Formats: sequence, C-alpha cells, structure tokens
Amino acid sequence: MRTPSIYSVDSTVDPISQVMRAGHASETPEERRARLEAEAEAKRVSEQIDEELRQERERLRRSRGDVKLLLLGQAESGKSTLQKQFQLMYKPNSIEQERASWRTVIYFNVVHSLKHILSTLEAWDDSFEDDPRAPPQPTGYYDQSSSSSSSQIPPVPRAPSRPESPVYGGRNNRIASLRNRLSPLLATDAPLADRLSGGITVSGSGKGGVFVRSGWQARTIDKALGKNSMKKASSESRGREGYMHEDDGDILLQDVGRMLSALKDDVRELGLIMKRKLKLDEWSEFFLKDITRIASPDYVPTTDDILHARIQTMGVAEHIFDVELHGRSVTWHLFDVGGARGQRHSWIPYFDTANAIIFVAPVSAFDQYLEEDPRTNRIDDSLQLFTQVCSNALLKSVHLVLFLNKTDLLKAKIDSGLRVQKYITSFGDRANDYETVVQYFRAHFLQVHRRNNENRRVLYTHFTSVVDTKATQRIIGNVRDSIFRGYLQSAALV
Ligand SMILES: Nc1nc2c(ncn2[C@@H]2O[C@H](COP(=O)(O)OP(=O)(O)OP(=O)(O)O)[C@@H](O)[C@H]2O)c(=O)[nH]1
Ligand SMILES: [Mg+2]
Repeated sequence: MRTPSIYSVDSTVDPISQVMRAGHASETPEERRARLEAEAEAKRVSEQIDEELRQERERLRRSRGDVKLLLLGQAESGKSTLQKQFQLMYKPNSIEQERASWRTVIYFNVVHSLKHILSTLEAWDDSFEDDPRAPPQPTGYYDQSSSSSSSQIPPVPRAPSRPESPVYGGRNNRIASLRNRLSPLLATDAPLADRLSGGITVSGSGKGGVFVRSGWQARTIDKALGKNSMKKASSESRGREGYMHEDDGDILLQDVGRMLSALKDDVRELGLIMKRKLKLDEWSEFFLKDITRIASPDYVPTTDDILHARIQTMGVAEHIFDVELHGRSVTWHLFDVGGARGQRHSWIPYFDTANAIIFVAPVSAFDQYLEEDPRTNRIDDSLQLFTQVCSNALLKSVHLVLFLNKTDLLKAKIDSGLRVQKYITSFGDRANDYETVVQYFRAHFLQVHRRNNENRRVLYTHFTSVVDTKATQRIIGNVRDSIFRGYLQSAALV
C-alpha cells in the first residue's frame, strides 16, 4: 500500500482536502464569507512571514558584507581615543550630542588625580627616611637569553628628591592643610564614579578609577537633565549616599564646578608640585594645567578635552558607522574592547567574525608597568599580547594593522632626558634619540609578526598619536583604503 507523503498533492487521497471540499458544497453564504476571510488572513500572515524571512536573509547577506573591525591592545593604549576619532570622522553629530556628558568624566579625572596625588604625597612623607631615589628596574622581554618573557622584579616608583620645595619644608602641615581644604571636592570622587559606572564597581578599577559600559553617555545625560531624579534633599556635605539618593539633575556637577572654581589655586599648586616630582598620568597633566578653564562656571568640554579624557572600557562596546567607498556605503562595526587583563576574556567571541584588527601599542610606556600587575613592563605586555593576536588561529586571515601609539609622549620623554636603557637593558648603548628608539620598538613588533605569520599576511604599521585629530584622520583614511582593498578582493572571490 502506498504511504501518502506529507507533500502529497493528490487531493483525492488527502483527508484535509476532502473535508474542505465537502465543506464547500454545504456551506451557507455567511460560512463562505467567513471561510474566504480566514483564507485571506492566512495568506496575508503567510506572505508576511515570507517577507520577514526574505528581509532576514537580506540582512544576513548584507551583514556578511559589513566590515567588522576590532580595536585591541592593553589598557590605556588609546583604543577608545581612536574610536572617538572614527566617530569624529564618520558620525560628527554624535560627538556633539555627547559633549555635555564628558564634563562628568573630566571632573572625575581631575578629582581622582587630586586624590591620587595627595595620597602619594602622604605615602612619601611617611617613607621619607628611606632612600627615595632607587633606580628603576630593567624589563625582561628584551633580555632574549631569559626564557621568561617578563621581569619578575617589581618596579620602584620614581620618588621625589629630598626637601627643596616649600611643600617639603613644613611638609606635614602643608599637605595636611591642602587635604583639609580640598576634602569636600575629594568627597565627590565616589558619586562621580557611581554616575559614570551606573553604580557597578569592578575590581581592578585602579588609578584610572572607573570602568564604564557602552551607553554611559545617555545615562549621565539623563541624570544631568534630571530624569529619574528623586526629590532634592538639603545637605551641606553630600557624600556618595547623599548624591545617590537626592540627585536632582545637575547638582553634583554644579557642586564640583563650584568647588573647583573656589579651590583652583590649591589644585594648580598641587599639580605643579607633582609635575616636578612625579610622573603624572597624561590626562592628569592635561587637565590640571588647564584648571582655570575647566573650573569656569560655564565650562563645556572641547573636542580636545574629550580626546584626552580617561575612562576605562568594560567588556566590548560596538560602534556602527557608514563608510563610503566609490559612492557605495558599507557598514563598519567598530568593536572597542576593555584592555585590562581582567577584560580580555570578553574579546574572544568577536574573533570569529572579525575582518580586521587595529592593534594599539603605546610606545611611550617603556618606563611604565601594568596597573593590574606591577611586575610587568607595559611594552613587554604589549609584545606578549601582540604575539597572542598574531598566533591566534581564529584570527589567521584578518587584516592586521599595528598602531605604535603615543609617539608624542615618547618624544617628550626622550626630550626630557629619560633613558630607555634604564628600563630596557637590551636597548644597550644605542643612541637615545626618538628615531632610534621608535625604530627599535617597531623592529620588535615586526619580529613577533614574522615569527607568527603562517599565512604570510601583510602587517600595516603606523606611528601615531591618536589625540592628534588631523594626523589620525589621515591614517584612518589610509587604513580604510587598505581594508577596502582586502574587502574587494575577498568579495571578488565569492
Ligand atoms: N598624549 C597622548 N595621549 C593619548 C594618546 N592615546 C591615548 N591617550 C590618552 O591615554 C588615555 C587612555 O586612552 P584610552 O583611549 O582611554 O585607552 P584604552 O586603550 O581605551 O584603555 P581601556 O579602555 O582601559 O582598555 C586617555 O587619557 C587618552 O587621552 C596619544 O597618542 N597621545
Ligand atoms: Mg577604552
């Protein structure tokens, strides 16, 4: 006996067709109308499903043609700053929309720097009887004779010379009274951090201060506009709790602005002392030297301020741009990742679909150590990370671009007389000038690439300072063209 197929079109044996036909013969005009309506509705639903499927197929087909670009590199290497340059180039309006929200970040950067400076001064003060000028320790990566790729010797922070400035004259009193005067301003550190992070504390938020997820801008703007706010309570000294519960719109920012303005001379004094005595983070130095402008009541961050603001990325933030090529628009997905060690596991799911990577390595960091692991020199870490990226099987056919970044800071360090050999023994007695140093670092990254290049892919290298808009946008144009060339080649193969 024949087993009817579920795809059978033989309606004489199809029980459903038989029932339907039987129904047609005996149905009343109302039943017929209802049946036709039901059939029309079923057809409409079916067509709608078909259309949705078609659109989904089209979206998938198109997104296969999208460019997916990952920005990788250690914390503080400049990935988010580079992302801002893409944003300025391809979505300038969005920077305008976010401009106000950067005031929170910049205030936070200033307050957090002040806190860091004061506690460093106090710590030094306690240990002044010890010899404060121990030489820094060299890094191990370049010491090719050692099998371990990083030095196990903890770095010794640079410390101030013996009292010569007024601060160290009657230093205890001076520092104590500075802390006293600045204390209401310092107390805004925690509520500013909460506003940026949405109250999420991540272990490892160190001197950079706070981790943020994508979308923080909207949250800080909502707050500043007073959305979701609760009734304002009056309180002279608002701590973390005070601001969390009472915040009505801009109060926190107004308070910080007012205090900065009133205390700007103290702030400047502290900044100047530290500039002479300690390596300040680049953003601290940038904002402290401009404190009068930032403390003004109608302060609005400039684009340059936004490019210098520091906020740690948590997880992976996706940014979408439309990029034109020969009159055709291609969607670019830029993935800006958190570079701290605790964040790196979140990169992996993006490796599968990536077309291109910009690996950002800060070459100015030869005298710095990881915040997450103070035994590891930052250049060592960048080279190790670059080794992992070059040798990762999932990434073996991605378009690879290397940005040797922070060249402006490298120049400044060399000009100020900092000697590379002190930190990197294998640099030997090469000339301590910018060109020699930068080529030396480049050679090491090229060597890593050469040793991990089964697929014989090209490595595109650029010397960058991603806070420099004009130069960076020219380089982005260059990167875009090289990615598109690869993109067209692979499209031609399909
Ligand atoms: N002077 C100078 N500063 C830079 C340069 N690149 C980045 N910066 C600054 O360095 C700091 C860190 O930069 P980010 O872009 O936040 O670093 P990131 O790689 O995104 O760091 P994570 O999000 O923690 O992984 C910011 O204050 C930037 O303004 C550069 O080329 N020159
Ligand atoms: Mg970042």
